[in-house]
Formats: sequence, structure tokens, C-alpha cells
Amino acid sequence: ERNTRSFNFGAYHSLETIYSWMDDLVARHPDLVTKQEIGRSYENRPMYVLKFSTGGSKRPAIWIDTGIHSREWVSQATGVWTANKIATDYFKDVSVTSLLNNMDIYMLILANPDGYAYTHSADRMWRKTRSRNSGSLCRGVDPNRNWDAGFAGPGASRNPCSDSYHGPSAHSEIEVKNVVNFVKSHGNFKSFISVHAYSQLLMYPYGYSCHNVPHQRELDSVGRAAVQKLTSLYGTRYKVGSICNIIYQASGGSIDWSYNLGIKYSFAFELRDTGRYGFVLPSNQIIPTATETWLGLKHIMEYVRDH
Ligand SMILES: CS(=N)(=N)C[C@@H](Cc1ccccc1)C(=O)O
Ligand SMILES: [Zn+2]
Repeated sequence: ERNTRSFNFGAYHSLETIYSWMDDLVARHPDLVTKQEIGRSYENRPMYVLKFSTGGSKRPAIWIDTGIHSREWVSQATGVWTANKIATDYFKDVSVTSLLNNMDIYMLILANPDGYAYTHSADRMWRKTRSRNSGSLCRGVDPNRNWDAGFAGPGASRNPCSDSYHGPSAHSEIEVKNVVNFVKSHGNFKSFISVHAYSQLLMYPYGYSCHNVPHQRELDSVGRAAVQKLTSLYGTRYKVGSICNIIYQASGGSIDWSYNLGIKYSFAFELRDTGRYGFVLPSNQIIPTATETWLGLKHIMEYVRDH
């Protein structure tokens, strides 16, 4: 078992290295962390969720996924750092301790394993899944356009060769279907947070429409307070707003689906930077990015715990 203390959180790692690190984390914190396979990917890679729990059964839960877009490497790296932070701060940090004494946290660090492997082996800029599209030579569906929320509406492409191709039908991608089934069968998620890169944004639904969600005022104020904490560390500036209003209309997005399922506290982060390095963020920015993001994440989770 590799020692998680020697793990380099300030570097980008392969799928295999991240998976073996997950086992090390579980081995070091057997009373807090468990690993669950929620299904397999198109190319039959396991999809592992880390569950952080101090007991109870079906406690109110928080969902965090990273890496749904495979090229957004700082997202997966932030997921690894954050998983370690939660495990090591339990009992040390009163806020994390009280959070985990009342709620469970589920983290899917590699939400698009096939795409992530492909960014290492063939194309660093790959974003989609790696499924075959019948009738086309182009591979993959945008997993963030494939959810049953305004599916195939404006803000997604019907062209299999497009990076925002929505796929033949909602939840056609097994990587999406696995999460849908898991979240639905759990039935007690209070928050659904999807971590992307880049642009430095904290967004809430909707993407498929520019009309305000019923809880817009509350989500906006939670978002602004979370970003205030994030910015307080290094001065990194974030914008807050609905997906449609702050960047563009995007249909079939994951947090629109989770919000419409009833998971009110649905958010999407777009991590560093604002375009200088873009998806190829230097590894020396991983730990600063993860550390500042943690302050925002913690605020959201504390708010969810208390409401
Ligand atoms: C740069 S990017 N591709 N991560 C931007 C990301 C914005 C978004 C997030 C959540 C829901 C809908 C849309 C996307 O286009 O999928
Ligand atoms: Zn993305």
C-alpha cells in the first residue's frame, strides 16, 4: 500500500495512479472512507465513488463530481486534494467534523474515466466520452449535455463530431446513467456540485433556460458568500450567476437535472484560470486552486448542513 503521505498532490496523475491512491486513502481512514463502484464506463473502466461517512444510514448527503470533462485536469486534481482534505481534517476541523457527524459526502473524482485515459494516451484536449456514434466516424458524447434536463435544446449540438454533441438520447452515456441511477436510488442528496475548469465561475441552474429558478435568490446569495471565502485566500476573482446568464445557454447539463430532481443546492464550479493557460493549467497551480476552492466548497456544505 503506497503511503498517501508521499503522494504528490501538486502533480497531474494517471487514472491508474489515482485509483491506487483511492485505495490507500480508504486503507488509512477505514472508519471514515469507503469506495463503491457505481458502474462501469463505455470501455469498461470502473467508476468509483468515495463515501465519507461517520455512521447512520441514508443520512442527508452531498454529491461532488470532478472530471466529467476529461481535459479539465485541474478538476480531477482538485478532487484528489479535496478527498484527502476531508479525510485528514475530520476531527481536526470543527466544521468538517460537525459536517460529517450530520451528513455524508460522496465524491466521484473520475466522472469520465475513458476520456481521462484518452487525454493521457492520445489527445490531451479530449472532452467527451469515448462512445461510438452510429453513422459517424466521430467518437464521444458531451457528458454535460446528456442529462435529462432540457435535453437536445438550444446550447447543445446534434452533430456527433461536435464537442457539445448531446448524444442520441438523454442518459445515453453509461457514465451519466450510472450517476443518475446512484443519485436516484440514494434518494437523500441535498446538494449536487459538479467541478469543471476553466473561467473562475460559481454557477447555479439553469443552463437550458435564462429564466430564474424558484430558489435563485438563495442560490445566488450562497454562491456569493462562498466566492467571498474563496477569494479571501489569494484574491482569485470569481463571478457568480446562473449558467445561462453568466456564460451561455447549455442544455442537458448535470446540475439542471439534479436541481429539477429536487436537489436544491446544485452548483457548478469553473476553476482556474481565465484563459492564460486554460485547460493546460501548470501543475504548480493545483494546490493553490484546490486550497482556495476548498474554502468555497466548505461554505456551501456548511450552509447545506444548517438549512
Ligand atoms: C469550459 S466548460 N466546458 N467546463 C463550461 C461548461 C459550463 C456548464 C457547467 C455546468 C452545466 C452546464 C454548462 C460546459 O459548457 O459544459
Ligand atoms: Zn467542463
